[in-house]
Amino acid sequence: MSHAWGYGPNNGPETWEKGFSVANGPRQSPINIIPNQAQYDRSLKPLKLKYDPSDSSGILNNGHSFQVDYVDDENTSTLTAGPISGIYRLKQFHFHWGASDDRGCEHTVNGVMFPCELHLVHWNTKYPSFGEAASQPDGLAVVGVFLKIGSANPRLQKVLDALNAIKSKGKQNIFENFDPKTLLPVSLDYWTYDGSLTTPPLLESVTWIVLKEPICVSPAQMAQFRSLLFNADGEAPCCMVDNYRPPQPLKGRVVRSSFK
Ligand SMILES: COc1ccc([C@H]2OC(=S)NC2=O)c(OC)c1
Ligand SMILES: [Zn+2]
Repeated sequence: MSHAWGYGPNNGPETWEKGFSVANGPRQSPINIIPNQAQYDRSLKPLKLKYDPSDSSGILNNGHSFQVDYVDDENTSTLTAGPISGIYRLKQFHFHWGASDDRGCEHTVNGVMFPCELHLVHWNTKYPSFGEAASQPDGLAVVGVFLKIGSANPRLQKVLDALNAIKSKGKQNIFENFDPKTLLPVSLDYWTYDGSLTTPPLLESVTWIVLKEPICVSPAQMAQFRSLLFNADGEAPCCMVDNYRPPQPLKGRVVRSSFK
């Protein structure tokens, strides 16, 4: 019986190609971003993010990360402009983080790793659902935000305090009235490139929008991320850490920047 995919020595990113051949595809994510090699594109528009806090519905430990889910039946929480055309709806946001502060993000910048990376996942409303969109080359748009060690970030606290109730895989709770815009940095300058989901099925359907400016997180707050478990209740405890895929080959792709 094949192991389900994960981040351990026997089922981690280096093994995913066994079940998902697209792991070696032409537009895999994440990547190492080299700012000096990014091409400034003056046609790139500023991002337009319009989120309705009342769309937030729940928080779930999915066994790989935790996610905050949004009701996506209408165009009330959307991403438009930037590098995309049309209207993309917010589906969920989640994070990737390390066992220590020297690693944990997925994208890197000049090879530098951050302790954590936030992903806000949106789907193109030209398709009927997230599932349909996820199989299309222009189906998804993910905004990536780096977290760097600094002072405690009060805007993270409501999310982090909710983790106590979803410690193990499969646990979920109501999580209402949360505005993900509060998690964004002041500057919305970004890099953009064509990529993929960073976990199986690694679908090559993501327009990546990685913000240049990180937000802050304190060491104590990082400890709260690391208090989660990969396992379900009753299984051997395994700390949820290092749930990140390392950078993948660029394979000729161009990274564009919205800023000089
Ligand atoms: C809403 O459904 C999602 C969201 C994210 C992923 C992964 O891709 C990226 S990006 N981060 C991940 O953890 C996903 O993979 C199947 C499905
Ligand atoms: Zn992610």
